[in-house]
This record gives sequence, structure tokens and C-alpha cells, in this order.
Amino acid sequence: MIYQSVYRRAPFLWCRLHSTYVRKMRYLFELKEDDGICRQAQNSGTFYLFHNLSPFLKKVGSRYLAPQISVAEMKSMLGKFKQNEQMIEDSVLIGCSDEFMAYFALDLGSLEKSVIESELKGSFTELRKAFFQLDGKDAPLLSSAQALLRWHDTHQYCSKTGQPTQKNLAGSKRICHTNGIIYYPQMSPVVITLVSDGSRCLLARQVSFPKGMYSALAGFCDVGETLEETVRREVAEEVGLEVESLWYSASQHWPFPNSSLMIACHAMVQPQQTKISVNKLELEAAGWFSLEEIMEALGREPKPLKQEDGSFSLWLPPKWAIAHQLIQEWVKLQASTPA
Ligand SMILES: NC(=O)c1ccc[n+]([C@@H]2O[C@H](COP(=O)([O-])OP(=O)(O)OC[C@H]3O[C@@H](n4cnc5c(N)ncnc54)[C@H](O)[C@@H]3O)[C@@H](O)[C@H]2O)c1
Ligand SMILES: [Mg+2]
Repeated sequence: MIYQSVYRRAPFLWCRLHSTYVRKMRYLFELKEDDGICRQAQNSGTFYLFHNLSPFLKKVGSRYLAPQISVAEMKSMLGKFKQNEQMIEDSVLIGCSDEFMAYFALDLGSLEKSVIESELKGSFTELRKAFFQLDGKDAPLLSSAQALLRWHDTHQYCSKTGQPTQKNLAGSKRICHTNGIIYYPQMSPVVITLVSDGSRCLLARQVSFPKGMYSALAGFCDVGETLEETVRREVAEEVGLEVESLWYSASQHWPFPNSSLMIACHAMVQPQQTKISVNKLELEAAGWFSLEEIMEALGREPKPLKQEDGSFSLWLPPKWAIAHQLIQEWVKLQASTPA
């Protein structure tokens, strides 16, 4: 590849030609394609640790931090466990810094959890528990790391030949050397839709949601569907309404229950066709909420709040969740739309 040879022969020229972002993306591409370069990066990179898919975290006050472990610390710890340093090669690439320090994630599920925790002074915490208290870049990084580690853990055999598959060093694919089939990490596309009738928005809750929490409607895409078809089908299936128009907002990787690509949309229904019929197989409840109710809920902490009559106040997904962003956008839209 031309850029690789230019990069190696004339790095200064290459730096002048491209922005840091472009250079980072090209470097990550190289790490995924070339096991030799990736091995070098592992020997100077930093590691996010997991134990049976729970990330290693340190709690500072009410927040969680995901420490990056240096390769020296990794080697010293593996030495204490009498493990071969080669275990580092089980890690998967999850990104790199602006200074081209590669980040890897490694699951140490085969080692004694409590010993690692006391050695590194932190704890392996279930991602679902820590997700909303994680700092800045850590939430998306850990979310994709966990998804990638899970995928490798559950795709160790070729579904055609039944033979073991091998991961490339970066972990961006697995190969069955018996027949050459290459497997790439999978994620499921999910649409999440905030339905509006022009003055109210529609929120719903599943039985499994924490008490009082409502969110936008979500649903997995069926094979062969366009995103628009999924939005229309899910709204019809879950609340019995017909979408008149819709538009894309943004997307987000979501680690629960596995690895989903959340594709967020706004949708409108006709103001005279707003009678909800809740599909009880999917939802516990759904309802229309006014701007005032939403503003009040946005001002509240994202956690259950019991009222005097025993019911729970409406609260909304925290700001990391794309549902929250859709709701914020809807609020802004109301403010800019004449009554
Ligand atoms: N990030 C956010 O803001 C946000 C908000 C709401 C929901 N979500 C996520 O959206 C996802 C989907 O929402 P939902 O549960 O309402 O979906 P849904 O309405 O499609 O119902 C879930 C059901 O779909 C079926 N299904 C079809 N394809 C599937 C697949 N690839 N993986 C798993 N199940 C599949 C299963 O029977 C499952 O029980 C959930 O995982 C949820 O965590 C994210
Ligand atoms: Mg749903």
C-alpha cells in the first residue's frame, strides 16, 4: 500500500500532508492489516483490562475511571501469575492516542480476579453498573472493547467446518484456516425513534426498566429492511401508530444486551391520529408527554424517585444514552417552532 511505504520512508513528509486525525486512522488501519506492526504497538501500548467482560475500574467519589495499564505493568503482573507474556497477544485493538500510543483491551478471565484487583487497586465492575458514571471517553471505549471481546469469546469456531478460528493480532477479524473463511465482528442495527405529534412526544417503558424511567421506542432491524421501514414497523408494532414523516438524527454504539448500532430518528404522526394502543408483549406502558413534563424530568437526576402516593416520577435516560439526545433535540425544536 502506497501510504504505508511513504509513512515508513518519509514520516515527516507524511506528517505535513495529513491531519492528526487522518494519520491516526491510517495508523489504526495499518495495525489491523499487519500483525508485525501490531505486535510492535502491543509492546509499547496501554491496556484496558476486563475479567469475564467486566471492565477493571477505579472508583473516585461517585465516578468510575478506567485505568490504562502499561505494558511493563502487564508483564510484571503476568510474571507474578506465572503466565506467559504471550497472553498479551490475546488483546484486541480499540484505538490510539494523538501521540500514536495504541490502546488494547484484554480479558483476564482465566486468572484469579481478587488477586488482580488487590494488585492493581481497583475492581472489575459490571459495565451496566458503571456505564453512566464513567468519565468522558471511557464509556464509548469500554463499550466497544467489551463488544469486541465478547464477539471473540463467542466466535472461536468456524460455523461451516467446526474447526477453531484464529484472530488476527488486532482482533479485527477471525480466520478459519481450513477453508479461508474470514469472520468479522458483528453488531445489530437498532432504530430508536422519538415520535412527536407536533406538541407532545411519545415515550414508553419496558417491564425491565427501572421504576419511573421512560425512553424513546427502540427495535432491532429485520433482515432486508431499510431504516425507514424499521421505524415505521416498530412504531406500528409497539404503539399502534402510523408514522407520517421521519428524519435521521445521530447514531451510537450500545453495548447492551450485546453489540448494537443505535440509529436515532425523529418521527411525526398526524395530530388527529394519536390514540396509542400499547403492545403488552413488548411494553409495560407508553404515553404522550408535554414539553413541560419533559423539561421537568430533564431537570431531575436520572434515577427512580418515589412520590407520596407510591408512584414514581417520570425520569429520562442519562445523557450518554442517545435517547436522551433525541429528547433534548425535540425540546430545542419545540422552542424554535412557533405555537
Ligand atoms: N441507547 C439508548 O438510548 C437506548 C434506548 C432504548 C433502548 N436501547 C437499546 O435498544 C435495544 C433494542 O430495544 P428493544 O429491546 O425495544 O428491541 P425490540 O423492540 O426489537 O424487542 C426486543 C426483541 O427483539 C428480538 N430481536 C430481534 N433481533 C434481535 C437481535 N439482533 N438481538 C436481540 N434481540 C433481537 C428479540 O426477541 C428481543 O426480545 C435494547 O438492547 C436496548 O438496550 C438503547
Ligand atoms: Mg422495542
